[in-house]
Amino acid sequence: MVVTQLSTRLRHGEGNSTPTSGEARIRIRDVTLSYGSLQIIGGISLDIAPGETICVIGPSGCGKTTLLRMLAGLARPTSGSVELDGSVLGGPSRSVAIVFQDYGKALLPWRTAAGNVSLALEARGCPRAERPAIIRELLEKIGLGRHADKYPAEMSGGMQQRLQIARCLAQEPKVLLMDEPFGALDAMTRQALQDEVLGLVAITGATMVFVTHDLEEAIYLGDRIICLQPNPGRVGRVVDVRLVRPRDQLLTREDPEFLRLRRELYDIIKDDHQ
Ligand SMILES: Nc1ncnc2c1ncn2[C@@H]1O[C@H](COP(=O)(O)OP(=O)(O)OP(=O)(O)O)[C@@H](O)[C@H]1O
Repeated sequence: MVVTQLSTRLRHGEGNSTPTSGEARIRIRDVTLSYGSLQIIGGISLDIAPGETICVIGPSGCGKTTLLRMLAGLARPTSGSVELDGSVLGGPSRSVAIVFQDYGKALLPWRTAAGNVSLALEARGCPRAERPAIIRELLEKIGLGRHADKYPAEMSGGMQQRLQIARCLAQEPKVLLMDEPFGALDAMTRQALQDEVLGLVAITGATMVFVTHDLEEAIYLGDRIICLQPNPGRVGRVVDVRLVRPRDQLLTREDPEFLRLRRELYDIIKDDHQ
């Protein structure tokens, strides 16, 4: 019942992570971005379908975070445009949520877990009376049901990152942007959160753009992997991932196709470094 309510509220009608060839949720058109005379992004075009999960990999400094900031409306392209559902994104939108690696800075230390999630509900004008049930449901879904009254400082890194994700989902985003969200976490927590995020994306039908340095994480999560090349940042190879969903930490990673993709990405990255 609880999950049904969540999925009903959060779903946007496009079904779960099945890319379609119809209208793009995000359309990136010939985007460049320069800081002064330094060109950081050098002409990126990409369509991302509703419900699709795109993973972005590439060498340090190639512009992954900058690209994500443009998709969030936090950085303005020098030329070209980013469209969300056919409208040019002019700035931050409630339809787009971003999860940062640095969960410590993203959370308000003086608010409890429930208070931090409430922040997103307050921002979208959710009636006060409805908030406790939604907060409870989201915290339960992300495995923090028993920690609603804890402050961020009383929580582990994995719990804080879960909380940041719960807060973003409270925003009911159509697009979830993740900037190396699990980079600072241990392997087991990381795998658990990968599965939780995939589950939530499947329930809500959200479109996800996920930046990672971890090739296996990109394959495990993605429908497509965009390999960015540096100086200036541009799309190199695009790799389709046709592994079945739901994915499974053991079976998916043992799948011969997973191993083939890992080899392919490894070779691409190696070539880009030469
Ligand atoms: N506000 C800014 N002013 C000037 N240069 C910037 C600014 N933000 C980023 N850059 C530069 O843009 C380039 C791309 O940075 P970005 O953080 O997008 O790369 P990245 O691929 O995410 O790197 P990493 O993998 O190390 O996180 C870097 O050379 C960085 O120094």
